[in-house]
Amino acid sequence: MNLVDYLRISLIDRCNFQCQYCMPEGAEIDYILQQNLLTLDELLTLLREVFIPVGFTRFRLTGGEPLLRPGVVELVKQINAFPETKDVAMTTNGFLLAGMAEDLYKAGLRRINISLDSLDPDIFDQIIGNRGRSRWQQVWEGIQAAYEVGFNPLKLNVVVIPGVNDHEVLELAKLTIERQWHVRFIEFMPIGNNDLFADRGWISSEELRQQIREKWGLETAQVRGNGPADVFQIPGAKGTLGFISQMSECFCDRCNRMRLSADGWLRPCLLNETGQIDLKTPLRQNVTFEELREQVNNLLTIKPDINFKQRDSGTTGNYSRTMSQIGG
Ligand SMILES: Nc1nc2c(ncn2[C@@H]2O[C@H](COP(=O)(O)OP(=O)(O)OP(=O)(O)O)[C@@H](O)[C@H]2O)c(=O)[nH]1
Ligand SMILES: C[S@@+](CC[C@H](N)C(=O)[O-])C[C@H]1O[C@@H](n2cnc3c(N)ncnc32)[C@H](O)[C@@H]1O
Ligand code: SF4
Ligand code: SF4
Repeated sequence: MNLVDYLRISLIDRCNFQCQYCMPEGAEIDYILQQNLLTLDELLTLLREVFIPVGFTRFRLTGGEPLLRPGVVELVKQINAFPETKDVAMTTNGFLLAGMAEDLYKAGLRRINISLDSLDPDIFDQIIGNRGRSRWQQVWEGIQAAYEVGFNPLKLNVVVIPGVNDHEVLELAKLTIERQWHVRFIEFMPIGNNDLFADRGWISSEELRQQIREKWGLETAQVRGNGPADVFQIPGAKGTLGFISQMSECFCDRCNRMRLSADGWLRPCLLNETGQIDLKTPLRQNVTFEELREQVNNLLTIKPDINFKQRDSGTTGNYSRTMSQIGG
């Protein structure tokens, strides 16, 4: 059985973007009420008393947009201070990053993944649902700031949507030649916007690799990560290219993670909703930590069954929670 030691923690279900593929404008989303959000103290208690004792040592902060959560810098510091912590990372849209990168780095964050779906500000704004002042430049500045502060590896996440940004794959891949950045192409998943998915579908990673191979060649590479990306490199490039292929491949046999939502639900698998448990309610009812650990341990035991048995039903697109609520 695979070691499950990586917890993706959604800090907030709200976001300052409304990406077409995640939480499109007009989507009816039931936001978590303030009183139902895990407080940062509750989250730290769960980590210290429950998750770390059952074996979790790697943590990724995500959302919604994690940089919108008040106290996020202090939280990074506290998670980093647990002696058992091996890795604290974050996935962000980068919009607020320029002003926070240095504090996050000083707090102990070392790995950061930033979403950047386009190098064209107009296409970018179209994807993130922006109707006002363009947001691209500020995200770009956030990426530069993170790089200058020293985040390494620094990864850029691109969800490839046919007919929207797939023509930019070579331009995005080219970023890795001169810079030590890691660009990852993610196959579009039917969580968040079924209509767009039905209309556009997804492009397989192999098809993208073929384009890149024809232009520059491509070889396998290594970069530090805990995730499902297959990593390649343009020969001689400073950075790498990752491919996250959840639609065309099944990497569930190497699954090492669970997800904790901002309202305290623990979810064993991204692609289906089986087996989720509520940890916030029993925590607030003072159920013993021992009992909570037992519940999480039970879920760890049945996780492999949930992963494999339920995977197909998970790609049909029936979800009660969007990606912004799950944390990706
Ligand atoms: N199906 C599936 N997709 C995943 C899983 N983990 C990550 N992804 C996809 O990969 C995207 C990017 O993930 P990131 O938040 O950057 O994290 P990661 O790839 O695990 O990070 P690293 O540790 O840096 O490799 C997510 O939004 C999902 O689309 C997973 O366990 N299952
Ligand atoms: C839900 S977001 C949360 C963190 C942050 N707001 C961000 O965008 O990086 C995490 C990741 O999920 C990815 N994502 C969201 N919806 C997706 C979908 N339908 N298919 C594939 N990836 C998706 C995003 O591109 C992002 O890299
Ligand atoms: S992908 Fe990230 S930035 Fe885009 S809407 Fe979802 S949570 Fe927000
Ligand atoms: S689909 Fe589920 S089991 Fe498969 S890798 Fe993702 S989270 Fe793990």
